[in-house]
Amino acid sequence: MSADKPSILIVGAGAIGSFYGAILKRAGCAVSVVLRSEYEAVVENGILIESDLGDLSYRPDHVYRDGDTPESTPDYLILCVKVLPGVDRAELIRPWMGDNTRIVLIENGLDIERAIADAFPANPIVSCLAFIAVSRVGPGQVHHKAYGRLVMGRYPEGIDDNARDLADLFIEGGIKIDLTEQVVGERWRKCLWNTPFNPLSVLAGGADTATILDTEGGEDLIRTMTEEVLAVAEADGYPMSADLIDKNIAGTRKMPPYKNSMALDHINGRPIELDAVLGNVVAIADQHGVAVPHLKTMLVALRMREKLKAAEGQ
Ligand SMILES: NC(=O)C1=CN([C@@H]2O[C@H](COP(=O)(O)OP(=O)(O)OC[C@H]3O[C@@H](n4cnc5c(N)ncnc54)[C@H](OP(=O)(O)O)[C@@H]3O)[C@@H](O)[C@H]2O)C=CC1
Ligand SMILES: CC(C)(CO)C(=O)C(=O)O
Repeated sequence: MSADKPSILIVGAGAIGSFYGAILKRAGCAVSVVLRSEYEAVVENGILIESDLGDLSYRPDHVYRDGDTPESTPDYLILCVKVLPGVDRAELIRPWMGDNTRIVLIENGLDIERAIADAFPANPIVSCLAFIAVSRVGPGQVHHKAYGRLVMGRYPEGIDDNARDLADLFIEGGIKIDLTEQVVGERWRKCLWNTPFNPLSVLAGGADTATILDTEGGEDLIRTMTEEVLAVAEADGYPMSADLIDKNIAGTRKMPPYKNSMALDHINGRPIELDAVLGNVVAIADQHGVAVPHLKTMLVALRMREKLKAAEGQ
């Protein structure tokens, strides 16, 4: 650890937070974590990470429990909780924020920065998109299966020193980074994949990519829903080439059969990021008067399912 490196606090050190925390630890930063259910396990054993990148396991510099009082505020606060309707992410990070703390979001979905930007107008935001396959396999235990690239930029646009300095640290820790001037456009681009695939995998009971694409009519359904996302993005001012549909399908076929993060949440009985990944896209479609019948059908069906699940849990 080096005194000239920025201090890092990960709020929500699950699969993503633990992994990218390990990368920054490897780059020489002091990395602390805020945990909820896995607090005891991490205090006892640290964070254990199985990865082809080598031994990434580490003991965080401080392990806090949600609700603790911080000893100091961090240079970068990295928020990696799931984006869920019942979770006020701004209130979650408020106790840990200092005047000069930069906020980093490594979370899926569209329009997920706004609530944070409104709550902390004076703190810069670096918004990141993770292209990685990583999951929790036990309390404080993570399996990094593949990939790891981050696309990142200043929110709402541009590239500032906060993004550049953080990118350099991730690169030093061994991760490929693409800095972007248009992070919102990049969110749309990622949603081109996540918005059709993630919710459909849940509707299909936790299906992997091969099952989705190889079932009769599956690829056609994905193509139609991707076209709908493309039309909404264009109406919102983020046009993308229609070639991306073929590219996404071909790229997905090249990967080994893969269960996305929403499929894993479904299988593990956790809440799913339905609004962040699908509901916000449908809401923007409605604002612009773009018809998205397939996306809307999927959204309503999954809302019914979430409602039933909530009623069963009561
Ligand atoms: N996993 C992946 O491969 C990918 C994930 N993503 C995105 O990254 C984001 C994070 O996903 P992922 O890491 O997989 O999710 P996880 O469920 O593994 O991690 C979320 C973590 O947040 C914690 N948390 C929730 N609420 C609180 C709280 N109040 N205080 C402290 N900790 C809290 C959870 O703890 P608890 O156990 O108590 O609930 C959990 O440890 C999501 O937006 C996801 O879509 C993007 C690309 C790939
Ligand atoms: C793109 C992908 C599939 C992995 O990076 C993802 O975002 C997810 O699992 O939700």
